Amino acid sequence: MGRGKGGKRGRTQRRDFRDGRENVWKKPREQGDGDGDGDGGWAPFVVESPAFEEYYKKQGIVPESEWEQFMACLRKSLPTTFRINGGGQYAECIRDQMRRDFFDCLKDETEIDGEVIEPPRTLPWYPNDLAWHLSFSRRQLRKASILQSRIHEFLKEENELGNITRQEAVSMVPPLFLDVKPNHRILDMCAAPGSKTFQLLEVIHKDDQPGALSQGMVIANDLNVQRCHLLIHQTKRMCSPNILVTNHEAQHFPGLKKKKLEGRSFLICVVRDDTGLLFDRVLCDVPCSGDGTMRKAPDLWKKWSPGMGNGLHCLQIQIAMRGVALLEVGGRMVYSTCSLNPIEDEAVVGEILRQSGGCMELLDVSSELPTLRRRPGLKSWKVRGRRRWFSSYHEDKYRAVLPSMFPSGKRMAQITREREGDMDSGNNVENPSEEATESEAEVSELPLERCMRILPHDQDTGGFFIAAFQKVGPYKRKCSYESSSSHSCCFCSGVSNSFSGKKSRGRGKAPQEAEENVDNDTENPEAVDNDNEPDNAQSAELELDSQRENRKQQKQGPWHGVDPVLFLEDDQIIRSLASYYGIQESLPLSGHLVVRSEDTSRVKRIYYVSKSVGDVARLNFRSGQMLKITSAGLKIFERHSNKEDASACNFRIASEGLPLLLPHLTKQLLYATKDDFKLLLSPSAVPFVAFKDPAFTSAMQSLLVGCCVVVLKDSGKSFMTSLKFSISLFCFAVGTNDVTAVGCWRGRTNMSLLVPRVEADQMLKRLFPEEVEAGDRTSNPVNANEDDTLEEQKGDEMDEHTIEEDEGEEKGDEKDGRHTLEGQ
Ligand SMILES: C[S@@+](CC[C@H](N)C(=O)[O-])C[C@H]1O[C@@H](n2cnc3c(N)ncnc32)[C@H](O)[C@@H]1O
Repeated sequence: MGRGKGGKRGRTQRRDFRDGRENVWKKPREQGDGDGDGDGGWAPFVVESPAFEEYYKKQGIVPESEWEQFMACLRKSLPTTFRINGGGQYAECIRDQMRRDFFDCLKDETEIDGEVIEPPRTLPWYPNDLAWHLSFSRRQLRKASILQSRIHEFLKEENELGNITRQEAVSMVPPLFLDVKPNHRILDMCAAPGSKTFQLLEVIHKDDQPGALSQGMVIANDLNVQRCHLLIHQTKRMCSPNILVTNHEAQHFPGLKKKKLEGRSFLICVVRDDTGLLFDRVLCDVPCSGDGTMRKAPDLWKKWSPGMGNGLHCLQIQIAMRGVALLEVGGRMVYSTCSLNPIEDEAVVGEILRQSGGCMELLDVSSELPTLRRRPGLKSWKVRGRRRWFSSYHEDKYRAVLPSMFPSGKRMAQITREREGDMDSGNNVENPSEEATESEAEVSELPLERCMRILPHDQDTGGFFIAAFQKVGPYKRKCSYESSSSHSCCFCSGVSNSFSGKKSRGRGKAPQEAEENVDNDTENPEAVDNDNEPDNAQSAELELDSQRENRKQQKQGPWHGVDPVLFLEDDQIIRSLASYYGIQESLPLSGHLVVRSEDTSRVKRIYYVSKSVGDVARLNFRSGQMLKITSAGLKIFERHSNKEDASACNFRIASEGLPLLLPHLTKQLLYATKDDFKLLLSPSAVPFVAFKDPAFTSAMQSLLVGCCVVVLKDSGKSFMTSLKFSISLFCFAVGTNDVTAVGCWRGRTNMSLLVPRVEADQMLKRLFPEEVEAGDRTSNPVNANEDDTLEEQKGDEMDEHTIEEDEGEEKGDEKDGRHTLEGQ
């Protein structure tokens, strides 16, 4: 966790992070508020789009009587919503304290600048009142000093400390319909930046008992490597050994079917290796045009075109069908988009049902989350080509749009047969008159009303679409309703090339089956290369172009340039860790410690993986290392050469690994009073003689020279009585006992902290607010009022993490230890 690791690479990555991630607390300079106040000297966004209005009026997603209300809501900026992280008593205590300390004083409506502001409220459909809605816009926050000083600061700090996650209300919904249980294996196919992954991990760990590990697991995947690192940073706050982050095209996510056995002892595997890797739950939160997010991304008004959705339709089907293949029979899959467009929503759901040939059932979840307002999915919609509308595939004589976009979703072969039939009967639908007569609108026979569309004006949110499926039988690639059509499952990817305005000769990749490891380069006779009406939206084009580029690299096979995940089998290291820290057998080490370098003498970091993640890593080896693993489990130890005692353990405890390790430690452990703990948090190393409690000093002197852990005495009890005292990144929940502890270095004559200065400062502020407030505020970035300061820090943390994860063992830096021991 060292910072200031500088170097060229660090700077570049820092910039990449800033560019790539959502800045949730700060208004980008080039943007207005979206609330039309135009402050800061920047012109407000134009929140008009005739194309958008024409499109959605025609689609009938909103009753005519509500149109004005819908549009007015879309033009307003989005309220602030957030979730309290974690579950159980810890999160509930934060909630109650937050209510008491911050929101009770705002129980009544407030008036700012003549505008009536609703008091903060919980989101009624989110379990245990753990999600909140604040109606203040940024402008209002700035103008109202009480809100500014209390709520805004509070949210910034809690977000920074990892206690809350700012998340759009509607984005919290899909994991709630996934019905996750703690023992589930879950695949989050398009996971970055990771807010939903975080929710999934919370459920996985919801019933964790002190010292016991959950059996579940989340594989969080994203195509974009930068966003994968953002995902790692987000989920690191959960301190979970049950997560694996991978970097694949979701539509080609490897099935890990055993390929060949390798002669290594740890390859004896009990995972379901006949079927490869299957999941109990799959979340398909696919890339989409995102027009449901216009309230927070008002630049979309200007860019919007129907082509954005049309261009992503195929990719969305492919990703979802890969999800179907990877789902266990009996398992649940949720498909979601933040788009209102039926082409990305109901049309994709319809195609999933058709392609899965009866193995997927669209669930009626109307009784789940009854207080969430939603609208039933559409049964009928129209398709917009570049030049005209189509009510039915009959009208599409140039094959300018895809059959799967229509409610009937008829296959090309069916269409051809029907057209031939029409020709034979003299009813010539191919009559090349310019204006095709408008057919009757198609109505889907599928139960698409079971899908859910959340409209912004229903509960002051963004727009969202969700469909929940259950797998009721094995997936066979051929669609039962039209098994004669060999290409029926895979024509999309070839066609999508025509949407990006590039010529393609109809070769497309089918979504893989779980049984396969190798991509199926399926001949696609019906892929259309049609220059007549290429509906090509720029954004979709870029998306597909970048994915094609990526696909070139995504040849299946062992990943080169990515360090493998290897089990640490060096008994000497394992024994030395266990004996130095007195790690009890309740935390098994063998088979749970992984490294990213084959040369154990050069191992810099050791990660802890749950049994479930370990099983996947073993299966990955058996199948020829198909998975491109960006991060596995939880960093638990870091190399730290002990110059004072060469025979001692060469690994210190990583701060994120401490919550996992602490309940099992019996050695190198100390308990400090509040006064001594405060002393320990000071910027420089503390001589033994400076500590006040003689028992603490003597216990300290009896420790071996090297890494140790200092626990704040009675920190569990104090949690219940004071929020300020207890909410902290370092104050983690172990069942119902919340403990404050830090990693330290016991030198020959002094003790120093093994956490970065900025984190120590945050902790000081949490534990001793009165003293810190009286001290130098400017030296403590948590107190700084400038958003920039916080963003700077956050960026650095991410940057640091990237280097660790990205550079692998060979390039891991020795400076890390020295830097964090700056006081020594
Ligand atoms: C809607 S966002 C996901 C949001 C995320 N589920 C969350 O809650 O934080 C879509 C994500 O899909 C990723 N993506 C785009 N194409 C992909 C593909 N072919 N395979 C996997 N991920 C993809 C993007 O990088 C982006 O991070």
